[in-house]
Amino acid sequence: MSENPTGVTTPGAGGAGSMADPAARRTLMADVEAQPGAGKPDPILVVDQMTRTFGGITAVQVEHLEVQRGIITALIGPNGAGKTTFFNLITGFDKPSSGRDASWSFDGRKLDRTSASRVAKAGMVRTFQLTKALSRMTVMDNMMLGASGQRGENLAASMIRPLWRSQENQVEEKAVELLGRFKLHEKRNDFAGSLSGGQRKLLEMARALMTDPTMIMLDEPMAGVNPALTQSLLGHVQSLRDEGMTVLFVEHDMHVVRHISDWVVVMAEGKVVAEGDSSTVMSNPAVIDAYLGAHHDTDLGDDSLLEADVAEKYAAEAEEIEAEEAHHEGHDGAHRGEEKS
Ligand SMILES: Nc1ncnc2c1ncn2[C@@H]1O[C@H](COP(=O)(O)OP(=O)(O)OP(=O)(O)O)[C@@H](O)[C@H]1O
Repeated sequence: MSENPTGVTTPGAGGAGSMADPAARRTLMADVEAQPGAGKPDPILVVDQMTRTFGGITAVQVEHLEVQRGIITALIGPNGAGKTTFFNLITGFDKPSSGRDASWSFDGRKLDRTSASRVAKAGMVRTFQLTKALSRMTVMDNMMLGASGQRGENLAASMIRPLWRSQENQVEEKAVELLGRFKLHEKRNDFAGSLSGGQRKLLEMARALMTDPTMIMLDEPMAGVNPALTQSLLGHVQSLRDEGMTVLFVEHDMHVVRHISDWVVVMAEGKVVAEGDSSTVMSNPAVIDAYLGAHHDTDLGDDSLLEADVAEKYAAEAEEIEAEEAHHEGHDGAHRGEEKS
């Protein structure tokens, strides 16, 4: 484990496990077959025979899936494909249906029949949308809640006030650091419900990082976010990967998927129907069928299919994002230099 300049501890951050270099990521995935269930060089999550039915509906029926450590994997698929149910199952928020032997492991540890809090402690966390109750709490209280489970784990330590106090202080320090990182520090005493859509997404991400996860799972991180904050959110997701974290995210916006994914897994009718890099997957007839069969107006992010004026708009946006990233990289580099000196 190592600590980055913002104080977020991530395994392998900046070290051998870091996948900050695009060429290293391409090399890592170069020999992985673009096939459903393909084996990966170093899978952090391995899922077998995961089935979930609701009445007569088979929501999830995943035979085998491996998620590669240290990269950004997108989980895509038409509405009702089973993506959220799959997230719920692997994070312990739902249980697979009986009848078949589901098994899954995270970082080499078996997770079957494990509670959601144990999964989080094992290092796999997911973001949660701000519910009404969380909206009525302050931003800071939401952050402190994100750390729950860390405190009081050791009964003896929790009874010794100085130890408990010191842990409380550490948790608060971490919350302050993360709020700074996600530019939410000035909002710390505001009700979470008063935040904009994009700021809520940043808070969800910051809250998930309170437990120092190894892998973060984001359910539609860009939904309802304005274009300016989308760029910032995309940058944050990429930074997490660059610091050594594994990211798995569900997203409907195919331009976002193309922009940040190192690998894409496609679900349709509960099954994994395709895997590969984004270009391979989006030109796969099974993927086009899955989307077009479900809703004909889906934009698969293939810019060659766009009208000229729309393509120009996206090209301009991409340039803006690149310029913004270059600006941030320069700024961050200077900032880190200041901190080191
Ligand atoms: N609690 C539930 N009770 C009954 N059916 C459910 C339940 N949860 C999910 N389903 C059904 O399971 C299927 C998969 O739903 P799920 O929400 O996992 O899909 P999804 O890919 O996440 O869709 P979306 O992209 O629209 O969020 C759908 O047919 C849905 O109606």
